[in-house]
Amino acid sequence: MRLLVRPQHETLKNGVAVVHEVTSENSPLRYVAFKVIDVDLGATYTETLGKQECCIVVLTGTVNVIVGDDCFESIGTRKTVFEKRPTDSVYVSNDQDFVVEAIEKSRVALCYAPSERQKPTRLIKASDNEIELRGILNNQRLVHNILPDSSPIANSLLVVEVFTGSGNWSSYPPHKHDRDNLPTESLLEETYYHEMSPTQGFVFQRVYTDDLEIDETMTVHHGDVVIVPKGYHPVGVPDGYTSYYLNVMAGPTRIWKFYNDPEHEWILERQSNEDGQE
Ligand SMILES: O=C(O)C[C@@H](O)[C@H](O)C(=O)CO
Repeated sequence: MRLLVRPQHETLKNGVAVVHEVTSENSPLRYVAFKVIDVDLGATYTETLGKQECCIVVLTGTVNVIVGDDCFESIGTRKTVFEKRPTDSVYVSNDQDFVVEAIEKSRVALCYAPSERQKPTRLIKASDNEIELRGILNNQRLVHNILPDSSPIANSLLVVEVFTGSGNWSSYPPHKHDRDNLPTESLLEETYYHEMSPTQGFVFQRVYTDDLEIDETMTVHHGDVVIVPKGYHPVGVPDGYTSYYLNVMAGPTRIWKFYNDPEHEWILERQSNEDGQE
């Protein structure tokens, strides 16, 4: 199964390039689809949604987003994701058209999930992101919740940004969400869009199931996407580098209820002192 996707740079039209396009046609995913586009100053990207909702995340740069009569001007907050401040996003419901117009060179993520029932278009401002520090010891990470399951904005989509510092692990201890078995576990597919600082860095991501039918350990570079159709999916960051990833999740029920690998759950029982060290 092809779980690691390298970035491409396919020109769609003058000033617009597609860096990633993960769909149900080219991946094992049924619920999540994902695109990354680069849009040059003054260029526009237009899309008509079918039975999918979309969260437009301005990874870097500044854009206008037009959805019907709504125009969200000058959104986007950072030159690089490693400024570690939240960014602006726009939620667009199914069967709508949208336009992204760049006011400076911008990289934009388009996160999709199935949706039949129309919801209002919403600007999700950077200041609306819930910021969370998770973990202790070498399991610390910073999370920006763009569309958590507590948000009523979307029908199926969940979107989150995660920063993991040098020598730390995230999505760890390994957890999975691949059984539609609530309240114990929810079924959510997931994509990871990765960036590294500095850009020559790499991280390791393992995707594995209990029966090891899937057991892949990938060397992930700046700009790669990892697809998680099922299984546990921890990320390890080498010393000296910082990792960023954007997660998109969706499934039959919009609840993030994960199940930790019982072999490694003991990690959570450790204590730390005030410095976060053992
Ligand atoms: O807490 C983390 O380290 C991030 C992960 O939870 C990540 O968003 C994910 O795997 C979601 O299932």
